[in-house]
Amino acid sequence: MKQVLKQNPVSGVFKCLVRSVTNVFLHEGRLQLHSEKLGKPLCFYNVWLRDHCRCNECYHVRTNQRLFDILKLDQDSVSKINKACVKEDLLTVSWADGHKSTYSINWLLQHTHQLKSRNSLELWDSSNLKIDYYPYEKFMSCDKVLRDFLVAMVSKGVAIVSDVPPSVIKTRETVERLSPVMKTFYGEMWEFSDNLEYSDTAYTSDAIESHTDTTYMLQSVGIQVLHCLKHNGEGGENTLVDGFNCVKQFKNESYQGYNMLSSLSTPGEYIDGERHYKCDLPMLLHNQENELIRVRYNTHDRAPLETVPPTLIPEYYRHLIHLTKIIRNPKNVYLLKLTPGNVIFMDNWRILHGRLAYTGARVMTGCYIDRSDFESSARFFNVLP
Ligand SMILES: C[N+](C)(C)CCCC[C@H](N)C(=O)O
Ligand SMILES: O=C(O)CCC(=O)C(=O)O
Repeated sequence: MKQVLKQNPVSGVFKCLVRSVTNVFLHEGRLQLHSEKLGKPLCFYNVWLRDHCRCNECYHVRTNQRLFDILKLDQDSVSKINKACVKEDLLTVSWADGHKSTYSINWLLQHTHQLKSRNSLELWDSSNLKIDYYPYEKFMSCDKVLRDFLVAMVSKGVAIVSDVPPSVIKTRETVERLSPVMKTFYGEMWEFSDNLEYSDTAYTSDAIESHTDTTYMLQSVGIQVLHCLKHNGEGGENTLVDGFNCVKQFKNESYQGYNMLSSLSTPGEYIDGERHYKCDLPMLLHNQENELIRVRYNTHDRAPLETVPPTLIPEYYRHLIHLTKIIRNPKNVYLLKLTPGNVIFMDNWRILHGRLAYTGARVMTGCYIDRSDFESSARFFNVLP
């Protein structure tokens, strides 16, 4: 990614909140910040505050690493507060062991679980998906356009950079504006057609049902990038499906099915002459707030089902078929013919993609982006917390 200034606007929400924090109250083992805007006190435990001291003694400001030894929190005096006060955007704490810590209130508001909210996702189906297009020249040169692209990727899971010169190298340059290209056993930038270069139907002209890639890897790749360099034939349209929207429908229709596919593993595998990749994880994965964060769905790449107790197998298949019918429902399937110049980026943890069968010569290039790299780029531009 081209070097850019660290994007670090204080989000508007916290600016007004910061000014509203007026009082601090000490209680046994914790401190409360009162804000008339919030209407409720924000509670910070002493041990948390002490552990998050950002003075030069407790935190290496150059490396952003902690120097404070967590075992010190065992000593009562270390996390006992003698005095605390709020002045403008700063909370100052004087600890019983003599240490002094100063916190930006804006920082505290941004890092307390009490105010955490999930990024707003725009769930879509074929009737309301509007894919945003970002012209190559602007995407490559303007940080605001790049940030807008990231906002679209986080909210919709799909975006296109248009007018990209139809070559592997220019596609790579486009990707590297955002994040490094991820290397897998398919290589870095791939160029594929119906030559069965790899043991996968992507390397044929057959239809491929909507799926997420690399369900056979212990962590599915974060983003899939595709660019059609050439196609002189019929068919080859890509399907796009919002997996998160489909799972929402599935959960509404069958909470039991949602729970089963969120708990029992659906193993994926990739096998060829020299490789056997396999991953035993549930199809639907969640974070600690029980929010859906990843869909691992690929009916083609499923490994032999050894992970479901025999008595649950009939029910498991009923639920898998139920979810598949939702995924294949035309109202959930957005059809798009990729043409040279349009580079599509898809969130492989959320968006399913597939392809209709095609005739003629079709050459695609693309790559994967590691999830951590993508999220780091989005965080760098303050698009993710
Ligand atoms: C993208 N590229 C053409 C390199 C490989 C495609 C592999 C698709 C595989 N069935 C999967 O779902 O991971
Ligand atoms: O050929 C395409 O357009 C997509 C192939 C595919 O599904 C994949 O690469 O995962």
